[in-house]
Amino acid sequence: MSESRKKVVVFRKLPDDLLERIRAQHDVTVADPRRPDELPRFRAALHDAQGLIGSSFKLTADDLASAPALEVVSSISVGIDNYDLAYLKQRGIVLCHTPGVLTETTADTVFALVIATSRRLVELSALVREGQWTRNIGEELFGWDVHGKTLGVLGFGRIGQAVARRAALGFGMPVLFHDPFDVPVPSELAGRASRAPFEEVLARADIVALTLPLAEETRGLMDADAFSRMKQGAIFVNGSRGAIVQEAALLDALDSGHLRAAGLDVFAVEPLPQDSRLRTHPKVTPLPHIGSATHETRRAMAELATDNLLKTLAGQPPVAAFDLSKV
Ligand SMILES: NC(=O)C1=CN([C@@H]2O[C@H](COP(=O)(O)OP(=O)(O)OC[C@H]3O[C@@H](n4cnc5c(N)ncnc54)[C@H](OP(=O)(O)O)[C@@H]3O)[C@@H](O)[C@H]2O)C=CC1
Ligand SMILES: O=CC(=O)O
Repeated sequence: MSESRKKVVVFRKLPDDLLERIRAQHDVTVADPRRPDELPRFRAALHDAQGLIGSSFKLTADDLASAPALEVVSSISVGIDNYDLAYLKQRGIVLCHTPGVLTETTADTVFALVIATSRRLVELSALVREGQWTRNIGEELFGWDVHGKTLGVLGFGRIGQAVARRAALGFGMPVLFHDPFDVPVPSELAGRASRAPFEEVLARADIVALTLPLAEETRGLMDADAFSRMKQGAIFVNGSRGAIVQEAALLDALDSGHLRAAGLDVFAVEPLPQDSRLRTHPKVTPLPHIGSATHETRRAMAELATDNLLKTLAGQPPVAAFDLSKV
């Protein structure tokens, strides 16, 4: 066996051919820590692992501490909120992720929620399915135009800009965005998108879309005060992370009639607990965290994560490492 073979733990399902690519170079343990029956094998495999590849599992500093030989964590996601960044930085472990390849698909999902909530698509489709379409619908079931409304984008990164392009270029929506980073307005959005302070985006937008990362500064950012600053009758859409939203405050804003509707792809606890009111609330369109969930995009993410893992283990620069120097 070659000296250069390393130990890799795959903690999320990978396509067979990509698993074989990794197996051709390294010794692989496949174990899904979200399954109680596989958790002990996952934890045992960490002890001599040099590489980890997977997603949707919170890797704590304790988990990482039990992997003294770890060189790289390759996340099959762009979001890196499941990892203890300070600890990874301190240990010099490379953190890789999958920016870019999921941008357009996730923006499609966010925009689908904009349309679904405004035009009440899920609710009205259910009415047909349930056999209640017995006469023309009345105005109590009418929707709200999307075209021409002002879209607020919180987090004007890759996905935020892709959502803004759909809104401005496809639906004639003026876009207001907030981002702490001094992102220039892309040329195709010149005259159609403008930067504004957080409070102004909330106060002026008809529809607010959340597309920023979960970090200590953004946790709970959308609280009762933020929702109260939104326009009466506005719509809130979240395509980033549930913990950025104080869900009880969102429910209050929906119950009081202050907000018209919410479209949510992500929740503070996932899968959404059965007793969560967000699951059945008539004004909420909930999705099971499907932002990037198409065959093409999930494949591209798995390929990029595999490339990142193999390159790093080979001592080469990965395609996409998260810059831990910012932490
Ligand atoms: N629903 C889903 O399935 C998916 C969800 N996501 C989520 O979307 C997030 C965004 O992804 P992506 O667009 O690729 O990431 P980017 O880093 O390109 O964009 C995020 C932007 O938000 C900015 N930002 C950070 N903090 C704030 C703040 N307090 N207020 C406003 N803007 C802020 C960032 O600025 P700076 O760079 O200065 O920090 C950055 O410009 C991911 O982190 C992930 O959590 C992603 C894919 C799929
Ligand atoms: O939520 C998905 C991601 O890629 O981040």
